[in-house]
Amino acid sequence: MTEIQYKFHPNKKATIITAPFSGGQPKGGVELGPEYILNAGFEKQAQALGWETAVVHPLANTDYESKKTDDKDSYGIKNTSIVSQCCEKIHTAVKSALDSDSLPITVGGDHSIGMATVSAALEHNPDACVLWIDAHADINTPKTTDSGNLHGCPISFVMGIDRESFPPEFSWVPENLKPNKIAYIGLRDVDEGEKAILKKYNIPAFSMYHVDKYGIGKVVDMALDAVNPDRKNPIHLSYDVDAIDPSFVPATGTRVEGGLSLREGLFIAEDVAQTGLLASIDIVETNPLLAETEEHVLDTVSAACAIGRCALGQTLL
Ligand SMILES: NC(=[NH2+])NCCC[C@H](N)C(=O)O
Ligand SMILES: [Mn+2]
Ligand SMILES: [Mn+2]
Repeated sequence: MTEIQYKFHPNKKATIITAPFSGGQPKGGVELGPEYILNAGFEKQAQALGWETAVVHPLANTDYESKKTDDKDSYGIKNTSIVSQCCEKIHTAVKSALDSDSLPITVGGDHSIGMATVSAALEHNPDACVLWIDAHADINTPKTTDSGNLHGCPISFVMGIDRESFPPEFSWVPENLKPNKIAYIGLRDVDEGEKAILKKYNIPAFSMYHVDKYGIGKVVDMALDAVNPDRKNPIHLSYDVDAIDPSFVPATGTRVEGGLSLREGLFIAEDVAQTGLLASIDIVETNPLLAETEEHVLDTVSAACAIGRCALGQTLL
């Protein structure tokens, strides 16, 4: 295979942005994701694929983890203040990477940071589209969420859905994502309120049913046809590792049976890379503390690294 030309990153510079944060959901351990992924050698792996890398830690010297609570506020959500502060820092880091022509690879941490990365990608280039790879739609609003966990809400903030239900802490979030600019792949655990939102806004969503019916190759084509029909706009790939079946990726906080095979999961990243349009990526929800065995940790961290490598151009031949 010939080497991929990255249209939006021709100089092949990448910035690994660590987001060691767990405040978007109640379980401890997901804040260790970036450390495990870096210790597994991810930066060197990126370099071996020809990328010039930097690593930045926008949450250094913060103490959000110790401020985490399990109580809902008057808006029905948890940890509003720390999620907002964390996301604002990640947002700034993603923008400054993009401004210096470097591809941001935000490594979580939980998926609440999607509000930061997606909105930054769209601020940088309003034509950008989003592929959200996940078992979950993460489009609850403070009004619809049952759990009150903000990792289930990032998309609604960036789309400005149920605006009146947002606490003022999130008023910094640019509402710059249009419903026809995001497509989902891998869905299989979508809340009733979220289903209503997906329907109302006609958001392209490919569940595991579609993956089984059409095959993953066709599903990625259909998702891109929906959000990037001329294949000319930048792609933000937001990858929640729980999209992949828990038999391959066990160490994550909201496991749902019946997911993507590891190959299907990696194919998505490979195929996005093949478009040459990848502009930014998130790899989130690796929680090493939820593993039952050492092997579970290894499987999950290896899969997270592999997603990153595939997106950065690793090919099988
Ligand atoms: N990023 C994730 N793993 N999100 C899981 C969200 C689960 C559920 N829909 C909720 O709102 O709480
Ligand atoms: Mn998920
Ligand atoms: Mn998610």
